[in-house]
Amino acid sequence: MTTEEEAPAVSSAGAPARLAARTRNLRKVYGKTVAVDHVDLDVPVGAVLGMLGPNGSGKTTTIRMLLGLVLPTAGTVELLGHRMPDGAGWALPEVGALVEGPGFHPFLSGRDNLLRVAAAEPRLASKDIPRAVGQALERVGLSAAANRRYRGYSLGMKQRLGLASALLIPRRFVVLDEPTNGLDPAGTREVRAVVADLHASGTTVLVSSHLLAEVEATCTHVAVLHQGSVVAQGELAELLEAGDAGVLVSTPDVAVAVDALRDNRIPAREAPGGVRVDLAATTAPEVVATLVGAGVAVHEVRRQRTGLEELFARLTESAEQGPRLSEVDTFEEARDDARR
Ligand SMILES: Nc1ncnc2c1ncn2[C@@H]1O[C@H](COP(=O)(O)OP(=O)(O)OP(=O)(O)O)[C@@H](O)[C@H]1O
Repeated sequence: MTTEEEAPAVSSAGAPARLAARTRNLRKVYGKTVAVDHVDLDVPVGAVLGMLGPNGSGKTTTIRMLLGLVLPTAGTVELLGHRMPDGAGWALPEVGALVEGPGFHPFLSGRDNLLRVAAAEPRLASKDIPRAVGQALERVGLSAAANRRYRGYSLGMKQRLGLASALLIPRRFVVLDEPTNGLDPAGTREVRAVVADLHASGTTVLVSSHLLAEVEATCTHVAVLHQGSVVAQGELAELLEAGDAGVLVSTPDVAVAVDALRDNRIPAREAPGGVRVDLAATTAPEVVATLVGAGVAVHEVRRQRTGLEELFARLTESAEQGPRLSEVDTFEEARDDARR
């Protein structure tokens, strides 16, 4: 019989050990809908990776394929070094997951539902179950409502229970699909704290969200999905820095300034506080010279951190208008392309 020590890992031939999950050329087609297309996703060990994308961009489908809940139409998935879905028996005990629509029993209380989940958890000894359940409920702020029927739970309470089931025992990898969906601001803060705790304890986390601020606040890495494809991925700080190529010009002559810059093929637009100028194809001195040459009064020129929000909008817009950014593997390449 195969023992746990002999688990067939693909690390040597496949995913480097520094990746908790890796997909290559991943594709899922439902009828005529291409839900996920050519997704090459790398989740580094120890990262909190935010999978960011608008509704319908393929986040849930990608997560379901990662966990072996849905079979890919094409491509490969490696989870903790094991090829999925064949390696599910090895990988999944190390993975806690909150995915859409966890199958809780409507007539059982939150606590009883969790006790059932815990009883099916091979790594939890029977004697440890009540304590583990109590701690998980406490951690997600559900202790007070633990004995109420699941049927009467609000969406936020259901989300909390799903999160609790992902946290029953320590895991190497935790996957959370839209964990703040339906939560109030306090609940959102609690989820952030849970993610921060997991990160501090060395757990790799993959969290999906369509909320940019959420990802910016909690993640070390980001993968941006758009229409089923990854349009950018990498370290959050790098992505933010890459989006930093812009200045804000303070001027009373906003409309004249925008026209003058655009006449000189410099991308510019009105923004709160003045005119926002994209420096991808120009420099700040050139911007100032152009404006002064056009008789525009320039009061101040400030470098502007773009923020993930602007980056996200820019990337998804360029994916729509395109050369397809999804055809590059990393944001580095996308950025280089943009500079050419
Ligand atoms: N079981 C299914 N049958 C048919 N189409 C599906 C199925 N699951 C997903 N899709 C389609 O695939 C696309 C991607 O959906 P998916 O749920 O993965 O996106 P998402 O980014 O998670 O969206 P949301 O943020 O709304 O949950 C959508 O067009 C969706 O309608």
